[in-house]
Amino acid sequence: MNPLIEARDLVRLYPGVRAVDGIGLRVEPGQCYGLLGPNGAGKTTTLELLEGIQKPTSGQVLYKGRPLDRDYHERIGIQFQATALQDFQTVGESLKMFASLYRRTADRDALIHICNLAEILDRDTRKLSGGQRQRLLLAIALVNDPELVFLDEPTTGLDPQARRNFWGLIERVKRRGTTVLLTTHYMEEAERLCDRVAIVDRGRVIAEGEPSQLIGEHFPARVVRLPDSAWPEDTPLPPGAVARDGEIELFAEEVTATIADLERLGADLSALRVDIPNLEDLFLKLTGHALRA
Ligand SMILES: Nc1ncnc2c1ncn2[C@@H]1O[C@H](COP(=O)(O)OP(=O)(O)OP(=O)(O)O)[C@@H](O)[C@H]1O
Repeated sequence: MNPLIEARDLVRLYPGVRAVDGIGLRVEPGQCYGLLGPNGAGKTTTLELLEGIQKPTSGQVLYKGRPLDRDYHERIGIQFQATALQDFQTVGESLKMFASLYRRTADRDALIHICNLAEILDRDTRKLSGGQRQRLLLAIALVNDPELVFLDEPTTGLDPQARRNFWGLIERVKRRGTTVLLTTHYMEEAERLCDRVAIVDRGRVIAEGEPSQLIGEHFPARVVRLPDSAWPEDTPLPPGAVARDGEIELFAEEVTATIADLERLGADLSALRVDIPNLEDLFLKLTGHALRA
């Protein structure tokens, strides 16, 4: 079966920058697929190539096995990182205006329900909170009842509560069978929402698969963490240990043996934690640098 959308060896060059450097990916119908990577990794550029907004320097994008055609924009929805909303319009008027741009439109009441807009329909779009604005932008992306919706960093800038609420909306969209392709630099977001992820760094996919499978493949180990202050002064860190964000981290295949080693080296174990690695740990392992700059 053809994937819904496929990228083949995409390259996009800007003067002096290989923003996208040979990206290939396949997204099956109904999947939520995430491009995960730090700022500047090439996620937005990749998304714009898949959206047909930009042309690749080389490589190809196929939708249902065929090159993008003039009807493509009717079948997809896009939530940009920043969308200008018309001044002096309410949420309801804004939805109506965007709906008028398409031949096919989603059921308005269903859209209002999915995106939790009922209570803010009459509100001026300039008066919206960050979370309300993102909900409206999601509704605008869904206004033509697309088969595939692109969400570019949909929760960046939202507070943790608004971010979690927004995840709930994306899950509703998934349950309706809409295919979702999103970019994020929040590994927690990717782990919660995405059936598959491509981890992108410097314009390339450095790992791809189901989040839990990727973590299992790369980490037969657990992560042991200690606060910096628990480490004895003047004692070098053991091989493989890294200091970051005020903590010392070690990957341990044999947790008990590692803890015994740490005790022997004089570490204070009272605040020791043993964590299951996540996508952020995977990114650090694969690239040597942290996901969040
Ligand atoms: N129009 C442009 N002209 C020149 N360079 C660009 C242009 N757009 C992006 N770049 C560069 O291409 C690289 C990839 O940028 P891109 O925006 O795709 O990354 P990103 O992973 O989406 O990051 P962010 O989360 O910050 O948007 C960066 O080095 C960026 O500076």
